[in-house]
Amino acid sequence: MDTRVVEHPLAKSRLSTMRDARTGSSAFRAALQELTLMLIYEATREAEVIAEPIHSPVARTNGYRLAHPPLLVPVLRAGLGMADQAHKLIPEAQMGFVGLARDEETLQPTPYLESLPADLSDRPVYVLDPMLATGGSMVHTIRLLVERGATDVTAICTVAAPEGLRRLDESGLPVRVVTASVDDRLNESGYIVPGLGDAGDRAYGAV
Ligand SMILES: O=P(O)(O)OC[C@H]1O[C@H](OP(=O)(O)OP(=O)(O)O)[C@H](O)[C@@H]1O
Ligand SMILES: O=c1cc[nH]c(=O)[nH]1
Ligand SMILES: [Mg+2]
Repeated sequence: MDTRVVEHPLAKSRLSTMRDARTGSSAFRAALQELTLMLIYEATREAEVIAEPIHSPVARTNGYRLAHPPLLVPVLRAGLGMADQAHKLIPEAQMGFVGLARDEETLQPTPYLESLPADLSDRPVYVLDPMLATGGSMVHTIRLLVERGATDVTAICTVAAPEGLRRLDESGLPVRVVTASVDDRLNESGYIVPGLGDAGDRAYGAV
């Protein structure tokens, strides 16, 4: 599985702000947005473009636009913190939504929202979720996409655990990962170590 770790100094700086337990909700959301910008920028680096003639005030030249605007799919709640920034960078993208809550005992994702286009064939999909821990939530989401014909899925995560990456790889699903860090491991409660805690709670408050 293709896994790209964005090692840029500014990405490291924003991720450090998110990891820091002293960072409050507002600053956490701001850092998540800024890091999302960098992750999307890297994720689209090789995206196919269509050239079309345009006129600058000085001369005729080529303009470019994305050949295949993606579907963006934030996984609620935490992925919502990435959605607006990703949409600003790719305004021509469409957005779908998946809502999942991980059971704290079993670590299994419980679905509560699914709002996706029926046909995703020939359309790249970017799944937005800050945390890839056991990988259960991401596998669940990508299965929903593949059922609708998706063959080109990118998981955009701020932090990934080796266990989640292994699970995604072994799933055989058509996915690549763009992340700012592959952390050390999961702890006995299924949290990423060192991680940043519960991303949804840090961005929006505990539920
Ligand atoms: O890889 P996994 O083990 O499935 O864990 C990762 C999931 O856990 C978090 O969501 P959570 O269930 O806490 O929901 P929330 O965003 O509403 O807090 C996170 O945003 C992922 O969706
Ligand atoms: O460390 C973790 C693991 C799952 N979900 C989170 O928000 N954080
Ligand atoms: Mg949470």
